[in-house]
Amino acid sequence: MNVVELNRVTRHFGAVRAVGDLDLTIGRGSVVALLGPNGAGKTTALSLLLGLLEPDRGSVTLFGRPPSAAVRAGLIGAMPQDSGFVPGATVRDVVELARALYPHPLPAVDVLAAAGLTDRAGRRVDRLSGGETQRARFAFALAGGPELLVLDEPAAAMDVTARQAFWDGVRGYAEDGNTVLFSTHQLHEADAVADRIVVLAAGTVVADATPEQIREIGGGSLDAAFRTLTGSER
Ligand SMILES: Nc1ncnc2c1ncn2[C@@H]1O[C@H](COP(=O)(O)OP(=O)(O)OP(=O)(O)O)[C@@H](O)[C@H]1O
Repeated sequence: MNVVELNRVTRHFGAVRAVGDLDLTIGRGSVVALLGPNGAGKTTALSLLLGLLEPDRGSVTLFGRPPSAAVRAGLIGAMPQDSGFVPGATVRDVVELARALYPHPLPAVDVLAAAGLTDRAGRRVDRLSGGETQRARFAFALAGGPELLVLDEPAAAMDVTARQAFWDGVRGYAEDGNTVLFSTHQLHEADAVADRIVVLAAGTVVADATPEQIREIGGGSLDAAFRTLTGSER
């Protein structure tokens, strides 16, 4: 059974077709990067996948069931863009809240360590730096011990050291048999972390291959491949 199956999924916002006839299949244990220029449909695709948006047409299944059922079963951990926390809660409170929502949570001490927040556990989430906030959101996604992690531009505000630790944690999580899908604008991160890169442009998949295969399209350069595939100048 595939972890993710999107079958010809289309979603409009008024006259704008954000995602059109999107096909995406992801098997267990993969780390998949979703790339695409601004407005390509990455966030919409992830929202459709999580059941936060309904498709106009097409089907979405996670672990062979509708997204809402997979979420209820505690199989999914997500880090959507710009999700907030209750002001005044501490990092530990946030981790405990997530743990309480899932049937098989990870130990809080492991979650805090994986997110690099052990020494910030008692800090209020509304007093964290930008990069620390991202890490707290990752901790929230991870705490339930989900089998699929969906991360929308997860490392955006992290510094170099935090990024390295974060991506090491993500790879380690996948090596335990879990599945990770993340969006990013950092091509080198997709190249270094993902087994597979899916490139979106104007709401459709224009490439779905290994980082090596994508680089070949650009004569060895992922940046050139991205420009060729998406028709964008970056
Ligand atoms: N709620 C909405 N209402 C109207 N249009 C929307 C809405 N959400 C997204 N769109 C439009 O749908 C298209 C895809 O947007 P989406 O946010 O999925 O792109 P993205 O690839 O995540 O972009 P970015 O890299 O800038 O985050 C864009 O044209 C966007 O303006």
